[in-house]
Amino acid sequence: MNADQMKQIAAEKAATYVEDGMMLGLGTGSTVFYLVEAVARRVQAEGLQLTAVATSSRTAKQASELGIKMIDLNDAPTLDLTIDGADEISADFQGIKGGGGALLLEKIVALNSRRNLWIVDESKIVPQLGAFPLPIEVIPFGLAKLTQRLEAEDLHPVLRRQANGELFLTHNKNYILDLHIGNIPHPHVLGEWLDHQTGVVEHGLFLDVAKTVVVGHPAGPEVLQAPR
Ligand SMILES: O=C(CO)[C@H](O)[C@H](O)COP(=O)(O)O
Repeated sequence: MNADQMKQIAAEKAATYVEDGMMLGLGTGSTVFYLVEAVARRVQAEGLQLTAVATSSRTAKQASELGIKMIDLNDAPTLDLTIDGADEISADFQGIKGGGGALLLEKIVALNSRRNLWIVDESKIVPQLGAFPLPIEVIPFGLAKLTQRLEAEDLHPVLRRQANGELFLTHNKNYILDLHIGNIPHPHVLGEWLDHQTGVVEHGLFLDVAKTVVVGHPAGPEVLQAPR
């Protein structure tokens, strides 16, 4: 079974956490694509009344085309549940996100949600974060100076480009630097340091955010619950 099929298994299971009347947050990525399909099927079949906020125009378009009512975060009350993918999750439920470049909107939506659930294939569960390059969203002004500061800290920044060689631009027209760190033994320390670097808009360390993770395995979904 390939990773995509495991993503679908996790997404189908996560869709069962959606309840009638919920205000949902919808993440971004290939796993969320399957989730939106599964939620939309439940809306059709069961007549669920849902309202949702999306973390990217891609997800917003897919969800509204499938009949899910989408609104702007500014018009939404606190979200009941946000379901999103992740790039790496450690055993203590800390995560790296932003592989798709939507980390800023994803973090804003996550932090405005009572509950966060992540959906991943089994390859994303790791003993320690950091093998996946940590994305940070940075403003273009002063990029070379910020890059030097990150290099001096041995964080190995690489400016993200699209497949055609053009610079990758985020929703807010910022750049992404991917930090090739290798391992992050103390994610809270690194997260706090990055929080204080002027020019860094947001980083992809999502710490103490998700309490539930649904992992797709060939044998079926596994639900991991963080201790309270
Ligand atoms: O953080 C993200 C986008 O910014 C995604 O959730 C993450 O990259 C996982 O993507 P996929 O489900 O395609 O593997």
